[in-house]
Amino acid sequence: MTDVQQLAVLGCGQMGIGIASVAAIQARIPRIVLVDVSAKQAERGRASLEEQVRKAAKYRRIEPRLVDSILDSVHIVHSIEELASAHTPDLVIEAASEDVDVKKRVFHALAKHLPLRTLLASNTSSISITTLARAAADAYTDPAEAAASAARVVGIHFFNPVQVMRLVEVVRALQTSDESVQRATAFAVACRKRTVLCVDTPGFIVNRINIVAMREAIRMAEAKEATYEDIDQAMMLGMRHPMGPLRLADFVGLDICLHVMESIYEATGEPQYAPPGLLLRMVHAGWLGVKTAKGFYDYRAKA
Ligand SMILES: NC(=O)c1ccc[n+]([C@@H]2O[C@H](COP(=O)([O-])OP(=O)(O)OC[C@H]3O[C@@H](n4cnc5c(N)ncnc54)[C@H](O)[C@@H]3O)[C@@H](O)[C@H]2O)c1
Repeated sequence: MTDVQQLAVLGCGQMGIGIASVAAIQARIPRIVLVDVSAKQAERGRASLEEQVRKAAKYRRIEPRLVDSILDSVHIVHSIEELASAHTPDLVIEAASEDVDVKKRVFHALAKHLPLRTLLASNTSSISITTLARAAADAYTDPAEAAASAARVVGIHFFNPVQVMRLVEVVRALQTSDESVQRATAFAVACRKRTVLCVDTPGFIVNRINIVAMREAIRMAEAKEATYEDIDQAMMLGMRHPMGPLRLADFVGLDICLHVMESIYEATGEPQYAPPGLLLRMVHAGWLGVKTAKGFYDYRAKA
């Protein structure tokens, strides 16, 4: 059972709002605080969360009479200082932009302003949890407090779209305590997710393995060894993947795929993660997949 009565989600993008939705609808966390530096993003996030809650009521995943109380339990703040002065979250899940300097600053500030019992989690796909735990430690001068602050940092990696994907990777940094792993796991289970546990290794489990297949698919396409369609069909029908690797890359965003590949390559030095030239050129051209209506496939007709 989760001990989380108050959850703060920092970053109201697609992932942050997805996480807030499952926390509200599946885990029924009594108080949810949305934190975003952008007032526009926070309001857009609240509207999207409301839509998810109303949809859940419509399809009877929650009782319709609960809609108002769930929506009333959602609060918005625009800074960590405001969060700490008005609320007492048991867990903060950071889902801010994928930028190591932003995240280090966030973890330092969270650690400084929130009591040591507050679990601090990141939803990052590629940034080291160990580095973020270090930022949380650096908020304290006393060595015992610094160690305790680092020990409460953990990775809780949801997948996109959060409402649909069943997996959560719980990621343990070198400094993370057993208790933090248990609390993170219990929260994810309350959100009705299946959890897997790994140490803080580049790409965690899913991206580490999947990015190799994606890279091979792009290399084959670049060498014109098979068409895009045949590469995707082969993996769908031969491996029972719901989507082929090239179309999946379009959906994830080619810039994100490139970023993940580069970060795993940089961390491991292993050539199987080196980004293929075709991927680099497509990103330079601004062909980022579904979000720009052009990637390996053309989405302009549907845009
Ligand atoms: N998009 C995906 O498919 C996916 C999947 C799994 C994990 N992730 C990870 O989830 C995180 C968020 O991804 P996203 O796609 O939702 O990002 P996004 O860029 O859509 O949203 C990020 C949000 O964070 C806000 N933000 C930025 N700096 C902030 C700060 N200092 N304080 C408060 N808010 C801040 C921005 O205003 C924005 O609303 C990233 O770490 C990403 O790696 C993304």
